[in-house]
Amino acid sequence: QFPRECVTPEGLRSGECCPSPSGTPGDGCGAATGRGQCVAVTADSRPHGPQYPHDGRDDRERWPLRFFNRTCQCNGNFSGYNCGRCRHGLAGPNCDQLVLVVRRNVMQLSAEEKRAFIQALDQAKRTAHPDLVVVTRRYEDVFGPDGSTMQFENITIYNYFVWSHYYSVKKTFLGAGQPSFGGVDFSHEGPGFVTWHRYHLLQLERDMQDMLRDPTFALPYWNFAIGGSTCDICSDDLLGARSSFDMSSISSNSIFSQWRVVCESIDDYDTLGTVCNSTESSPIRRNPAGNVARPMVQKLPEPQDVANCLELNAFDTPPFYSTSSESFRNTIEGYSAPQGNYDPVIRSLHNLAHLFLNGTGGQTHLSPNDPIFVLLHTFTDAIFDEWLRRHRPDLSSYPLENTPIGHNRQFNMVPFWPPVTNVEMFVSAPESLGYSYEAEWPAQAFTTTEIITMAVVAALVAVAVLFTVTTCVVRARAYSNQEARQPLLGEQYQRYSQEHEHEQRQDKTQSAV
Ligand SMILES: O=C(O)c1cc2cc(O)c(O)cc2[nH]1
Repeated sequence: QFPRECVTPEGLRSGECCPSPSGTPGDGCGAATGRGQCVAVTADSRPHGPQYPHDGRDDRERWPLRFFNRTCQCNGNFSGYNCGRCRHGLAGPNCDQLVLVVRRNVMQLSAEEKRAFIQALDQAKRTAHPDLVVVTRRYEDVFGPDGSTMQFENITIYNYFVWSHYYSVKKTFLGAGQPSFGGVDFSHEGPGFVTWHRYHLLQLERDMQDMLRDPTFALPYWNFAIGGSTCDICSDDLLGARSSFDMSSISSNSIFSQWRVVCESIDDYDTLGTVCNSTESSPIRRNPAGNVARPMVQKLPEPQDVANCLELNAFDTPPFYSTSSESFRNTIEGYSAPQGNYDPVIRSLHNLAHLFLNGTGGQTHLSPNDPIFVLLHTFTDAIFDEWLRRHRPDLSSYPLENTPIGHNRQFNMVPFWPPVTNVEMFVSAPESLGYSYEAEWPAQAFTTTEIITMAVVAALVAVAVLFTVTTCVVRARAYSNQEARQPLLGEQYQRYSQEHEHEQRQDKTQSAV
């Protein structure tokens, strides 16, 4: 959300958030060293789709203009809220050294690498975010009851990751006593699903690199497309086994049994018009494959589902929503069948993996509280990156307007700061964002039409071969019959001609006599 130094009453009233990387007054955005300058925020004003009919009622519209209208614009390879750091994929004092971190399959990490990753997550759950604070009220209440008690809170690195997801999916408050509007989602059910979650992960990865002072730290992924009803990463050396005492709890041998969730009280937020804060409440709930009421979500996606969705050519299709058909985005998100056809009863791929977890990880306002979320989304992002590699789409493949609110190509993603648009994440990760995936992708199985075509071709070839062989055999037989008869005929002919010659010679002799 916002840098701590910007959320003072004066800062918010001025609408300007241009801190200095050196802390020197007058050096906003590191202007003195040529790093950047303070400029007006650009916020997309193209029309959004018809799903959201409450324009003007939500702080997240035309993000982040309700809070700030001036921000740092960084030069060249510099980046960050004060231009004090490098763009993703670059490092060094001048941000001119290329860096590439490799995200790997969590199951293929060594025991020591697994331990270090779990330990790093736990440290992120306990370490205050060094720069950012979160808002705990709507803008109209943000100056507090006395007009100067700012309604922002410190939050830990991991809880910020959870909070930002909650803030992007929360309902629109329409007033006390009125039901909040739930048909709004700034990070799901639209083309921004893949770009939003990509940036969400990048931010966590960067925060953890800083926390660990290890620029090579990379988030691993969970290949959830393994079919069956076993959560293979739910073991105590990874994300926590099932408790022996409670089907929906995590084993006490796992550090995650001690984690407590944030953003649980959505009914309170939605009726009081407040916003989730940094308060932790209940333990994580998880019961993989245990949703007896929905047998369809008791099994993980199949490898073939990934192969099928990677074949889809269109990034997204009208209405750019959870009802889109033949859309790669709606298919990887999991509202369409893996082959791309939209079916309201289907849950596949990413959605299916969430629902399979059957607990904290299956509810949008809470799901990142279960750290499986991180690994589930790195895998989803790996599929997105593989799709970009295979299809090499033009930026214009990402819809410019009429997508659900928040999802237009140039819309700043909510609630990130400094402003970052969807299209900035619609790029190849190894080429532009400084990370890559070590992954193997399942081969495409043949479609029914392809199988029928191949069977017909095979049958035609077989007929042709049979015909050729038969013809050859018949000819060979005929030839060998001919060969067999010819010496007889020849002999006969020879004998006949010799006899005939002999007779003729005798005739001649007799007539001479
Ligand atoms: O019901 C769904 O399809 C569903 C649940 C769920 C939870 C979550 O955190 C998501 O990010 C997506 C999602 N979809």
